[in-house]
Amino acid sequence: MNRKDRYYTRAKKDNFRSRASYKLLEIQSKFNVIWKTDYVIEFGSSPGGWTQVVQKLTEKPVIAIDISPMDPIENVTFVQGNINDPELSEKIKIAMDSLGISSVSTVLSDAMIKTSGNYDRDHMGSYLLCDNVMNLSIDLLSPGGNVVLKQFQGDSTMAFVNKWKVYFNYYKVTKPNASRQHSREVYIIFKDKI
Ligand SMILES: C[S@@+](CC[C@H](N)C(=O)[O-])C[C@H]1O[C@@H](n2cnc3c(N)ncnc32)[C@H](O)[C@@H]1O
Repeated sequence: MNRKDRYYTRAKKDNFRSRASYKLLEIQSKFNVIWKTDYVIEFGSSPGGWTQVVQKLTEKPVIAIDISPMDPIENVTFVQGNINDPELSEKIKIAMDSLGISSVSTVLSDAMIKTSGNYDRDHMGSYLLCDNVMNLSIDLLSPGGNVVLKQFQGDSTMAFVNKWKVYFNYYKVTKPNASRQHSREVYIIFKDKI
């Protein structure tokens, strides 16, 4: 794997914590998922490349969540927790209460399990993570709200999209140029929650 590709080098130069920042920048320029006054919850945030982008796109505080620790970023409330843990929803509520909000405009998830090399197993692990993100988020999103989430593509990706698209007026499955071409990751965009 060539880690030092052009996005990696660019991220170093632009002071982004990861090359993943460019995927979110690309998604934002095509799909406009975050507006200046939006509250955003971000799952799978560590080390913080997306969080740095979000923090510049919105003037509101951001809630970032990861199973691993993350170095602080200004105006970001970090919650360390596991998406698959039923107790995470309570931690999110506490973070939202501390900001005085009961809903958010955008949910992002770049969360990904540690891949094993077994496509079916990695796809199912990713599917379950995405499903839990949607279960956690659907009640927290305000009408008109947007979701961006990464999934390791596989046989059930379209079933996943079909399951959740009914809550939104728009959906799209996309692969940013900044994604490594050989990678099986895709990003699912749901927009305009009904
Ligand atoms: C590709 S990295 C995210 C990179 C990040 N978007 C960035 O720009 O720096 C995937 C993240 O998902 C997190 N993750 C994996 N499984 C998780 C889980 N069950 N709950 C919360 N976070 C998880 C990992 O710890 C990892 O930090």
